[in-house]
Order: sequence, then structure tokens, then C-alpha cells
Amino acid sequence: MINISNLSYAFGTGSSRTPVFSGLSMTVQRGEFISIVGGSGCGKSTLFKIIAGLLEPGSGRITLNGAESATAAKRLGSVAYMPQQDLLLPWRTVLDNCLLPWELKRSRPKAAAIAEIRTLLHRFGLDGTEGAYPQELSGGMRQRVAVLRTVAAGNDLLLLDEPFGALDAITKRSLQRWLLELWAELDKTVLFITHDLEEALLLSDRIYLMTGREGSGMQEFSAGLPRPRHHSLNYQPQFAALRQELELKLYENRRS
Ligand SMILES: Nc1ncnc2c1ncn2[C@@H]1O[C@H](COP(=O)(O)OP(=O)(O)OP(=O)(O)O)[C@@H](O)[C@H]1O
Repeated sequence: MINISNLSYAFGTGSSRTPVFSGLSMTVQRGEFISIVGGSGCGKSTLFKIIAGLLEPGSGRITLNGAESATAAKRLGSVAYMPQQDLLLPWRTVLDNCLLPWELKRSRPKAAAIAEIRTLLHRFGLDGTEGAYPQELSGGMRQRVAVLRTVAAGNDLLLLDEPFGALDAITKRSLQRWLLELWAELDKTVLFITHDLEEALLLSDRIYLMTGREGSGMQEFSAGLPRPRHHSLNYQPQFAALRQELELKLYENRRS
């Protein structure tokens, strides 16, 4: 679904040039759930902005759905991107927030878009919130609305940047369970940024470790746990061993 090879990016030019990463390569197959982990500031969000077509990389190749997407303008609108902050517009109701992707594309009648959003609201456990404003919702509900808006964009590839990072542990657990079920149901490909190693192991097929230095690339880590997954996995020795291995790799990457 997506193939990235030898990508590099730097903010600024000349003497103010700040390299973020280089030599970065990764592949995502259709239907996979892939997490990206790495220290703060290593460039995870920057990578998502490049894939989404909001930033132009310095060098490298990106292939989406088998076709080379040489420029950022070409990629724009071809993946669904949920940034780190939920960015729900406070003056718009839940329904109107979710209609934003439709407003940008207007590729079908509005009534059809509204009908789909209502079906998704039900599926996402958000019945009765259609006319509510974001500030009237709990943190967990806001995140579900933000994911819904991302899904409503209609793309097969979802980029989710730390969607549960700011939530308390209990809400986070219930949303992880919810996302696992949703992913199995919706047949989407997910690229997911997280700082939470247990979350990465619980949700993902594979994990990429990102270090963010020049020429550092990405290190792949295969979670390989059976599906369907449940939180009880967290207490099994196999899970604890994988978590330890992942943490060690991350630590080694940061030091080397
Ligand atoms: N607009 C910008 N101008 C200059 N530097 C920037 C800009 N945006 C980000 N950076 C820098 O680029 C680097 C990568 O930032 P990015 O947000 O991609 O990291 P991240 O891995 O997503 O971090 P976190 O895990 O904390 O969200 C950081 O050092 C950051 O300070």
C-alpha cells in the first residue's frame, strides 16, 4: 500500500538548516496495522506530514497504491491523516465537524455523506452526540469523533498520530479495544504513532523504531502475536518478553 525509500527531511535552509532524518525506508502492506515508535522529536509527525502531502521531502521516493507519488501535491487527499491534537472545530457540532472531509471533496451528494456519518456515529458508540459541540464531550469521545472524521475522509490508509496519548489509562484501554475491533471491521490500513510500547505491541502487526538521526533509517520489529488480541495478553510471559526486547532496541537506538 505504501513504500518509502531513502526519505530525508530538513527544516530550514542554509545556515539555519536542521536535518530531522535521512535514509528512512519502510513498507506497509494493505490491511496491516503498523506502529511507529521513537523518542520525542525524532521526526514521527514530520514523516506523517510528508506522507499526507503537507510537506515535501528533501529526497527519497514514496509509492502509494503502487503508483509513485512524486510530489506532495499528488499525495494530498489520498490518505486520511489525524494529527496529534484532535483539531475539532469548537464552533461546529459533531456532525458538522465530521462533514469537513466531504466539504473539501464534494464528490457525492451531501445527504449520502450525512447518512454515512450517522451510520459511523452509531458504530463508534457516539449515538446522540450529532448536535453536540466538541467541548461538551469527554476526552475519549472527542478522540472517537476525530477518528470518525478521519475514517469519513474515505481513504484506505489512515495515519493516526498518537490518538490516545492524552487520555487516562482506563479510557485509553477501552479505546484500544475499540480501535482493534474497528480495524478488524473496517478493513483499513493503519499507520499509528505512539510512545506507549505496550499499546504498540497490543495493536500492531509490525513496529518501526525510528531514531531520527542522519542516515539512521528505521528498524523493523515484528510483534507476531496471534489475533484477535485482548488486554489479558499484557500479563502473558510472551508479551512481557517482547516488550522488554522492544524497549532494549529502542534504548540501543537512542544511544548509538
Ligand atoms: N515547523 C518546524 N520548524 C522547525 N523545526 C521543526 C518544525 N516542526 C518540527 N520541528 C522539529 O523537527 C523535529 C521533529 O519534529 P516532530 O514533531 O516530527 O517529532 P516527533 O517525533 O513527532 O516528536 P513527538 O514524539 O514529541 O511528537 C523536532 O526537533 C522539532 O523540533
